[in-house]
Amino acid sequence: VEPISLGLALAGVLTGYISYPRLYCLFAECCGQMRSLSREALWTASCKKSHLKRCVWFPKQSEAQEAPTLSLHGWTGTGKNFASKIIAENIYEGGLSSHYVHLFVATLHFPHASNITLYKDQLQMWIRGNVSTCARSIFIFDEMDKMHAGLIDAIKPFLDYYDVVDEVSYQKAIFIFLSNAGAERITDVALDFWRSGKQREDIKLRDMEHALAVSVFNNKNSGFWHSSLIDRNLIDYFVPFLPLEYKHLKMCIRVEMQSRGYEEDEDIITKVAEEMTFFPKEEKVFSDKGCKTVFTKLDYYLDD
Ligand SMILES: Nc1ncnc2c1ncn2[C@@H]1O[C@H](COP(=O)(O)OP(=O)(O)OP(=O)(O)O)[C@@H](O)[C@H]1O
Repeated sequence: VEPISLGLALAGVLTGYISYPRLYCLFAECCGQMRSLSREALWTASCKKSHLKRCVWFPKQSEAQEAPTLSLHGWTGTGKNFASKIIAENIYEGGLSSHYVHLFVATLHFPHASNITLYKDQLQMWIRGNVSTCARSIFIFDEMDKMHAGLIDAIKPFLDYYDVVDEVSYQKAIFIFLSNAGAERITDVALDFWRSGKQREDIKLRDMEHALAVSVFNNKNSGFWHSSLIDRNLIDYFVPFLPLEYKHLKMCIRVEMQSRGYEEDEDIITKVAEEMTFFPKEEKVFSDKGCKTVFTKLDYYLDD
C-alpha cells in the first residue's frame, strides 16, 4: 500500500475513533455504558449467576428510577456482595473492576476513628471527582454498620435531591450500601416461618419491613442510627437477605464443583456442608457463615 493512502486511511480511522464515541466504546470502557437497570434485567442476571438457582429479589420500582440508592441487609455470606456485583456487571461489563464502579470497605478504607475528618474530605473529593468524570458512577459501601456516623453523613449531600451540588449533578450516580444491620431481626422472621412450618419463599417484604425498621432505625449502636440518611429518607430501598440453610449450602458447593470442572459428588458435597456450623443452638437451621467459607473447605476435598 502506498504511504500517503495508508496515512489517510489511518487518519480517517483515528478521526472516526475519536469523534464517534460509539466506535471508541467498542474498544475501551465508556462512562454510561449503562446496559439495563430494569428489574427484569437484574432478575435475569441474578438467576443466571446465582449459585442457589434462585433469583435475587430486586425492588420493583428500580425500573422507574434511573439511579436508586439501595441498602442491602442480611447475615454474613448471604449474598449482599454477590448481588451488588451482579448490579455492577449489569451496568458495566467490567463489573467491580470497571473504572466507574467504586467499592469502599469501612474497616479497610476508613479504619481509624481519629482520621474521620481526613477520610470525610477524601471521600467527598473522590465522589465529586468521579461523578464529574462519569455521572453514571456506582459507589458501593460495604460494612456500613461499621462505618463512622460522621462519614455516612459526608455522603448525604450526594444522595439528597438537590439537582446540582457545586456544578456537578449526582442524580445519575448509584449508591449501594451493604450491612449486617438488621440481620438478627431478619433471621427472627425467617425462624418464625420455619418454626411454624411455613415456606421461606412465602415470606413477603412487608413481613421484613417492620423487623428492619426496628433494628436499623432504632439500633443505637448502628452508624445508620446516628446518620441522617434514614430520617431524611435518602435511601430508596431496603433489601433484606434471608439466612441460608443447609440445602442452600449444598447448592453453593454443587455449583462451585461444576464451575471448577468436577463431576458432582454427593459425598463431598455433604461432607463440606456438614463441616459448617449452624444456629440457633437447638434447631441448627441457618449457616453461621452463609455460603462464605464453603469454597475454601471444598479445596480440601478436591485435588486441584
Ligand atoms: N443468595 C446467594 N446466591 C448465590 N450465591 C450466594 C448467595 N449467598 C451467598 N452466595 C455465595 O457465597 C459467597 C459469599 O457471599 P457474599 O460475599 O455475597 O456475602 P455477604 O452477604 O456480602 O457477606 P458479608 O456480610 O460477610 O460481607 C458469594 O461469593 C457467593 O458465591
